[in-house]
Amino acid sequence: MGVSNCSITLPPTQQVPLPKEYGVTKPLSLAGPMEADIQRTKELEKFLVGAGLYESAEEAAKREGVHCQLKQIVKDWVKDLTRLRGYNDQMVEDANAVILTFGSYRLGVHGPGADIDTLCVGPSYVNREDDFFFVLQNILVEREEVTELQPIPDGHVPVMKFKFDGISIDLLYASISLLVVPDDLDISSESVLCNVDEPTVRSLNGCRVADKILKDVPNIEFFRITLRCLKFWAKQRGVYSNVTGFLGGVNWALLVARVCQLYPNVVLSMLVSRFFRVYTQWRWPNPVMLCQIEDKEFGFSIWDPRKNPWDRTHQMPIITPAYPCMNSSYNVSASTFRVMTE
Ligand SMILES: Nc1ncnc2c1ncn2[C@@H]1O[C@H](COP(=O)(O)OP(=O)(O)OP(=O)(O)O)[C@@H](O)[C@H]1O
Ligand SMILES: [Mg+2]
Repeated sequence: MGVSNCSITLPPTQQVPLPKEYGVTKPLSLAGPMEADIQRTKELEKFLVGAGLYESAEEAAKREGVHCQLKQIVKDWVKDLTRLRGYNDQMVEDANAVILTFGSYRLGVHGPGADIDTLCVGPSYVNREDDFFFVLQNILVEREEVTELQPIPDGHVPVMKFKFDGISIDLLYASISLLVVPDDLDISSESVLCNVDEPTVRSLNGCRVADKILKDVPNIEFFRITLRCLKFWAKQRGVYSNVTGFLGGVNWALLVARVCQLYPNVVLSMLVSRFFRVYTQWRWPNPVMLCQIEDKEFGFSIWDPRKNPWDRTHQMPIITPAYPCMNSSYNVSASTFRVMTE
């Protein structure tokens, strides 16, 4: 046989992509579930449905409708103000505001009757003091769907609370340094923090944190259902509440997200048991964080116990993952901490 002159083509070097890593350390285990874990997960899922943790399709559609109506109201509000301020026709045409959600609704873990935490982002020339807390407030008061409107302009995070068609809304406002707010505004980009004051940063932070949590977990669906389960447990045990010094929605979300990072391949029943294992062994006040705390040039203060004596007093630091990173559980006291660890 003659020597064939065809050359052998070697397959290109196979570059197997490494699985994405989540969190500030390597996972504690990459193991997946056994058959029994899958079975237990199914039972637990059934239990959660039976416990009434999910809203009906009807309520979900109603929320969606309310969200759309709010969107239209704020767009009209900004357009009218733009016209009143004497901007040219093009500016009036382009004038815009966007509505973004955060909190449990954005994370996809809200139960029946939960509030919708909503942020309105408007252009630089529409301010919070007069335009939001006066003009928009009056527009809302006039709407027949709006009841129980309660403005809190001087809060740590200024907010307008009301019910729209019976659904509780917490509406925040952030004016950013843009003349025209695009519909596809990227709230995760740090450029939204240019030239804004502290209340605005705090208002933007809820959305930035929710988006970052969803990016920082290996499996969003597993995260969601585990968080639903832990929130239910915490409510049953009377340790679900931010204002009384226990943990609220965002704190539980961050704790669960960290466990999801540590065990990226396990299912609900295992995540729940790992949750308790991880946090009974946690050496508080070591912080729970989803990513490294980075300082940026915007000058907002971040959680840093080396620099800030006040941060050293925190019992149970659970750090938010978007710049400027803060401790979300600063109001946990020695006594609520003891109750929770017990
Ligand atoms: N202590 C806090 N630190 C940082 N952000 C907070 C804090 N409290 C509330 N927030 C922000 O406001 C959002 C809404 O708070 P809320 O108390 O409604 O919690 P939630 O996650 O929506 O849970 P729930 O289902 O109880 O409404 C949080 O998800 C978080 O983004
Ligand atoms: Mg909420």
